[in-house]
Amino acid sequence: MITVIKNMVGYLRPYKLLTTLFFIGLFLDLAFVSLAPLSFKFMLDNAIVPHDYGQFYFILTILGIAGLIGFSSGIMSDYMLSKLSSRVQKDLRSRLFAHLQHANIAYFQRARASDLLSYLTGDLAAIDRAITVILTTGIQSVSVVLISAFVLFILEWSMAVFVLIGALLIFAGPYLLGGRAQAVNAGYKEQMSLVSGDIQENIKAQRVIKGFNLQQIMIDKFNTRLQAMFVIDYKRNVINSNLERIPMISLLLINFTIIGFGSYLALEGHITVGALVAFFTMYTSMGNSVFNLTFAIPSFTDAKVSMERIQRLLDEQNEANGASQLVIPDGQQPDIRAAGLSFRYNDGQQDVLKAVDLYIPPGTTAAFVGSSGSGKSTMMQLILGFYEPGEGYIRINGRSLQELDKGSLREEIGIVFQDNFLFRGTIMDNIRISKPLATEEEVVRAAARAEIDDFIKSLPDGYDTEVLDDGSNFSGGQRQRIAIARAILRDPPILLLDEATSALDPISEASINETFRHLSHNRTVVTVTHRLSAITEADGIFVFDQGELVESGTHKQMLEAGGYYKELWDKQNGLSVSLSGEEAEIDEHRLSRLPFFRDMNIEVLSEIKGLFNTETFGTGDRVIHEGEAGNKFYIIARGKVEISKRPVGNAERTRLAVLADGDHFGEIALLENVPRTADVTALTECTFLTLQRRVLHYVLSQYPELDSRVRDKLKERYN
Ligand SMILES: Nc1ncnc2c1ncn2[C@@H]1O[C@H](COP(=O)(O)OP(=O)(O)OP(=O)(O)O)[C@@H](O)[C@H]1O
Repeated sequence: MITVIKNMVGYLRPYKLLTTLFFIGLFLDLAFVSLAPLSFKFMLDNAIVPHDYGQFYFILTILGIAGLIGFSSGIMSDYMLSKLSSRVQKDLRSRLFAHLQHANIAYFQRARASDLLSYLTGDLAAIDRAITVILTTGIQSVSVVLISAFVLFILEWSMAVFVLIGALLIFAGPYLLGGRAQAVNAGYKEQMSLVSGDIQENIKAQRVIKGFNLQQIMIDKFNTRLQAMFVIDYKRNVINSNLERIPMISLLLINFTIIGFGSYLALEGHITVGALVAFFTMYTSMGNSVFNLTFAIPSFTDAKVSMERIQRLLDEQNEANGASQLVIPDGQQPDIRAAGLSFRYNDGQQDVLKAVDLYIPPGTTAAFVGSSGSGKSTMMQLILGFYEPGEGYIRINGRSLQELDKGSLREEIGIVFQDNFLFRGTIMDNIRISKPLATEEEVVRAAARAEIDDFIKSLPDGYDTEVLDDGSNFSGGQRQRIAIARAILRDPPILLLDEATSALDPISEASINETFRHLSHNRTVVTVTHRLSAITEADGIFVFDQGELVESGTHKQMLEAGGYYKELWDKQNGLSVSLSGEEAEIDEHRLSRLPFFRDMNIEVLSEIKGLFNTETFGTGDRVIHEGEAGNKFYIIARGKVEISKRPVGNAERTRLAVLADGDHFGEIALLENVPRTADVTALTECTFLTLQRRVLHYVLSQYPELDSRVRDKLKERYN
């Protein structure tokens, strides 16, 4: 209770005048409420018993005037209280939201969105309730109890002692149950945010849920969650009603004692009838107040839990920030250097970047490439200052990121991600968000450079067209171009492109890559991609493998060197996809690099390459189901897939690998009767080249020796 009151005083501190006015109103109101019962004594003893009309009118007038003052003061305090509680709500909400804006990015990965929402809604509402209860029922009841207790002692001390002992009994129950009530309330809030988290996730995942026919699994999972919530909700209701019920029983006991003992004292002539009536009336009003207080106890417990939850969020560390500003003069292009850079996301995790040294000269275009999970995106996030390196440093224009103010760093950067969030609002607002003071002309110019201006102007509402939820009223390519316009509105000296085109269809990809080529003049550009054909012209290519920078140089240099880059290149080279993405081809030389076709006669491979079909899948589509009988082999001509397995008895899938352009899977199906050993799901739009077992074996049957060699090689891989 002390913590709640202490916090509340802190919340009210900025509003001294409002709070003072509130208290003046409140005290005048409750002075009337608590002293009014005394009028019975005066009325009975001074007016009714002696039949004194003068006293009768006098007491009535005083009572009327006091009532009027009390009533108007009550209205004033209500008004002040409404204002105070709304202000406190607004302050807390704004403080929490501002805190979130500066929280470490890792926090958003740990925290559930539903938790954050419940802080800003449910918890603040609980605090609001407690403030209202403390400032009204709380203060009113405590004051009435104190004033009444004082008057009761004056009227008849022996009866007052009974009342006091009873009052202590009233609070004993809530005191003993308090700890448990608090734990149950905290558990309930936790369950509540899990439930809203499930609902949010479910709404977002509807396409996947329907696509994989997961409705029943989702219903069962949700019902299990509801069952856990039901149990804790039931406990919470029981404990809250006990908190209210126990004091009521104590109150009845005191009533009984006072009626008996008081009447005995009056019978014995120790007190007047007026004093007995006044005592009982006063005591009833005090009892009501005590009763009100006990009703307020659950809101205290609730608010205490909410205050602790909110405090945990406010204690969350802000993003680390240096003091010095990065200023890159107009027309200058910065360089980027990393030295001895090591990083891991969590303690206990292996380093995902290991002693990386690299240098990107001013005004050049650099590309980070490597297989999935090799650390390319992590490197990009470190350049953005989203995380602090474990060891080593990154310097931009010679300035270490650790000493820089992150805001000033990001002012100099334009970034385009694979998925760019479009906010609700107009296209104009969405582009302007990166430079709020930009004029309309500047926005239009940026859109023109992102080659989306013509399209926007062709819309009936032009730049005032509303962007629907998540930009769903635009195609992937259009969304991406709006994001590019946003990034270049600042005309940043550094442009970061993180898989910026990999989710797009081949036509959009080609044309956006062209746009990037134009934009890269006079800027330092860093691009992360797994599609090597897009970066052959980069000034420097940095190849990552399992967190290490294993090779760097130009495309030409590294092809000549014949190292890991050449291996990656060979995997993607020899595959082509039509601009529509509907047709793909593979050449016989690329086929000969597949382990089971290795060193096979090139003429036979020319025949086999014609047997491949093209198949396309959308994001989230299941390509292969674990356990089904497979009959096809897949080569990824374009796109990214996840290989996953559902361990027995576990509803959550485990990711085994991510494969992308040039990778292949499912070759075991080229052997007879082998069920699929994992699920394969498309992570982006995918174009595959597929080869049917039947067809392959029909061709190979003409070359018995080759046929058995392929089978042997496949068996070797399977075993
Ligand atoms: N937020 C995170 N928390 C913990 N580990 C992470 C996090 N993000 C990435 N990782 C891990 O760090 C490693 C490098 O990931 P990163 O995303 O940098 O690879 P990448 O080369 O960009 O892969 P992709 O091409 O699939 O995006 C991976 O093993 C990945 O699982």
